[in-house]
Amino acid sequence: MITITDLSHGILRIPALSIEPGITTVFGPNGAGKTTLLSVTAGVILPEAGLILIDGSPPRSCEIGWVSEFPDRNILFERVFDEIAAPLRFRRLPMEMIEDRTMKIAERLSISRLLNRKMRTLSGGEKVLVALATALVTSPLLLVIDEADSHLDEETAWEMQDALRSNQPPYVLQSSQYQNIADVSDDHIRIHEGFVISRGMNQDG
Ligand SMILES: Nc1ncnc2c1ncn2[C@@H]1O[C@H](COP(=O)(O)OP(=O)(O)OP(=O)(O)O)[C@@H](O)[C@H]1O
Repeated sequence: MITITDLSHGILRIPALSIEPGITTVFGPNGAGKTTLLSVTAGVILPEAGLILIDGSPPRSCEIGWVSEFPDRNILFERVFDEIAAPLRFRRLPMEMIEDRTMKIAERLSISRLLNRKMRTLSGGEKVLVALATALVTSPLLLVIDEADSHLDEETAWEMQDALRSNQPPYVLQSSQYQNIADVSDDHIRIHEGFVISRGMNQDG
């Protein structure tokens, strides 16, 4: 379980929040604090006050994948294969392991055909799937997706959800502009002006 206790950071004020494994969608108007909540939960920023634990460990001790709102801006390499393999290369894993894991995640996301393409030639939706593969290749405990679907048409956004469902890490925390995507998540958290105003957990959750 992810537990958030006495969190205060910028606009965010969350006395207590727990998130079960599964896909959780964070909802709220512009400026509500969605990205801030995702960032502190992922350990990208340390909260001004409060405690966040993921299965009992602080976020910075956990393997975390991040797909940003603008995957285009975070591209490091020219070739798709190298982009997806990058997190493994940074960890200096053996070459065979890097190849194997990169091919497997591409296969699981049905993007093997893109592996030899140049990143700049991909469509917006394909770039998001590559960003998803790059975030998943290290088998993270938590995958964070910050409005990566906000520049996708709804059909492509659903494709991303399908890819996510079938390659799901233990925890997925995403913000999305599509209400019906939140509705099919395991849980959703609605925030407004930094406060959690409702939860949409399944009745038996
Ligand atoms: N580094 C920062 N310094 C000061 N204010 C910030 C900083 N980051 C975010 N904010 C402010 O905190 C509030 C919440 O921002 P946040 O990006 O978390 O909202 P959001 O719900 O993700 O919004 P959007 O849907 O527009 O992306 C906003 O008013 C924003 O201007």
